[in-house]
Amino acid sequence: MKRIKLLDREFKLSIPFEQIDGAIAKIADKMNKELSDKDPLLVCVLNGSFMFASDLMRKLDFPCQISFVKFSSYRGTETTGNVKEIIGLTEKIEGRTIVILEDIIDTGITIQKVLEELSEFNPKALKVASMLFKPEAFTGDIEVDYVGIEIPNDFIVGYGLDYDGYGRNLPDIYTVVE
Ligand SMILES: O=P(O)(O)OC[C@H]1O[C@H](OP(=O)(O)OP(=O)(O)O)[C@H](O)[C@@H]1O
Ligand code: HPA
Repeated sequence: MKRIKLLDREFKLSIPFEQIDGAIAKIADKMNKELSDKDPLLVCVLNGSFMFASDLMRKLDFPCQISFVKFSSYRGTETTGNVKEIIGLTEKIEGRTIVILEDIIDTGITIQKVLEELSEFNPKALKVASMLFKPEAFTGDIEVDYVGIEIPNDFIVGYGLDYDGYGRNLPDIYTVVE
């Protein structure tokens, strides 16, 4: 199995791009059925979700818009448990169907914060799509409407996800070797 090194850590290939792409196609199919008459605003949570948002949006066949927010909580391989908003939204949220796009829901702290912030603006509906989901790490109580792939509770990089800023450019996903 292919191995790579980023900074001081070794990682092994765990999810090839073909599998990622297939999971995104399934999310897109579901959205094409459920959201085609909703004129949704996709809200991409930066940085990690840029690749997922870009690949997903190309597979959507209905009118939709996208905007970007940046929250951050991770340093190295650990969550700081403290989510801060860095870049806010400029689009009108009130009365609209909002679909939050995340690369990963891990502990769930970030998505909880994003949902809290966005619900303040009275959207018509607030939906969540995450490329990856770690059920063993998740401590939240929200429903994730669109999930790509459920993964074990190990630190991963690639396809937008980073280890201290590195590895986002990898097309496949790699798991840390302990
Ligand atoms: O469910 P959680 O435990 O909160 O983890 C998920 C969040 O962590 C990552 O963001 P990060 O804060 O690392 O910022 P980044 O996207 O800029 O890498 C990821 O993009 C999610 O937003
Ligand atoms: O496993 C992960 N890898 C990179 N970033 C993350 N943010 C939450 N979980 C992770």
